[in-house]
Order: sequence, then C-alpha cells, then structure tokens
Amino acid sequence: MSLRDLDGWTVLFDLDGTLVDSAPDLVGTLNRLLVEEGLPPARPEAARTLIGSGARALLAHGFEAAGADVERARSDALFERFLVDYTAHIADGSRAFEGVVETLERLAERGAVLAVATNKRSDLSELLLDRLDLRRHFLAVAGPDRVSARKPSGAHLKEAVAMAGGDPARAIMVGDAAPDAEAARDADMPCVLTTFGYTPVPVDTLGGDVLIDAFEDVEEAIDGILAEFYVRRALKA
Ligand SMILES: O=C(O)COP(=O)(O)O
Ligand SMILES: [Mg+2]
Repeated sequence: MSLRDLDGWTVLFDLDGTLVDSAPDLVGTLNRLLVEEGLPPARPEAARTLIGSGARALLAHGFEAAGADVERARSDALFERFLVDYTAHIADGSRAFEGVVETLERLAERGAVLAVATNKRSDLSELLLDRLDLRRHFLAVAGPDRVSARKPSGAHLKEAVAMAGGDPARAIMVGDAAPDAEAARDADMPCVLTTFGYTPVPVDTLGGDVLIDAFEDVEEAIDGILAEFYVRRALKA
C-alpha cells in the first residue's frame, strides 16, 4: 500500500499518558506532599488515573482521597509547593513511551505538522519536553494557559491547531483520557486513544475512533482515519 502524504494535516498530541509516561514524577510529588502533611501516600496505580485534568486537579483529588478537607486540598499554598517540588523532579523517572521519537519523525517526514495540546501548564510542559529532548518535534505547545478554554473544550484543540498554523478541519487528536475524547468530539476532530495512558474509566468507553496499544500504531491509525476522510469526500463530490 502506498502511503498518502500528510501535507496539510495537523496531529495534536496530549502529553501525560500519551507522549510521556510522567506518572512516576507526578505521583512522586503528590506523595511527598501527602507524607509531609502527615497523610498516607496514594497507591501509584490509583493516583495515576487522576492525571489528565491538570496538576491542581491531581493534587486536590489526591489530597481529598487521603482524607484531607477540601479547603486544605485546594489551597493555593499547597499548589505552590506542588509546583516547586514537581519542577525539581519533573524528569527523574518520566520517559517518552516506546516508539515516540521514531513515530513523530515518520509523521513529520510524511508532511504532518505536530503540536501538543495538554492540560499541563505550558511552562511545565515545555520543561518536560526539553528535558526529554522531545520539544524539537512540535511547532506549538498549547497548555491550558495559552488557550481560551482547556480540554474537554474543543476550543483547546482548535486553538492549538491554529497556533501551529494548521486547519482544524484537517486535524487529528491523539490522547489517553476523557478530556481528550470529549474535546475532540467538541471540535469535530477524529480521535485516537492510547490504551497505556491514565484514565479512571475503561478507555474503550470514551468514544475514541481508534484505540492503540503501542505508540507506533499511531501512524496506522492516522492512515485509516485519512482513508475514511477521502472516501467520504469522494462520495460527496
Ligand atoms: O497534567 C495533567 O493532569 C494533564 O496532562 P495531559 O492533558 O497532557 O494528559
Ligand atoms: Mg493525558
């Protein structure tokens, strides 16, 4: 099968749980703060499912699950401490999932524009991408602070595509959790979901168009989505 070129297409990637297995350091920071506060640390397998709506949500849910009252769990002072600790440990154990670099290179060689659409703050996202030498692959990094509304709003995805100079009608979202699938639906974009990311509910209930068990399968998933796109367009013509 000859591969179609991807000129004119933008592929958006979620960061945590899609490009990078960042749970060890996010949960590491959460647990250091819990222990400092005299609370029990979270089980990593449970805490990782809380990732996907930003650090503030992880912190608040993690603290509430450990028995802290809501006011303490949501205080700005605690969030500031989270940021200081996480910034210092952001790439201690976090690594790109297997196949990420090769796959991003292949997509770029085929003409796709690549960008990141994440609920992780832009400064932290860029720091993490820099530390793992991944930033060079992306034309734009859209954290929630750079868009008018964060995922699950479709505005996050449309504005990320625009930041990369692309067309939202020719864009595909790749993510791992409900905010990604909902944002894609809201933006009317096809959505690929990883089965190795972080979600509290089964990933096959989220309504993604294609599920992938390995990052390298992104390319085949995109080819399938494009094939359908062009068949539909030909039928309309
Ligand atoms: O940091 C988070 O909780 C979310 O980040 P993500 O949108 O890249 O999954
Ligand atoms: Mg994610």
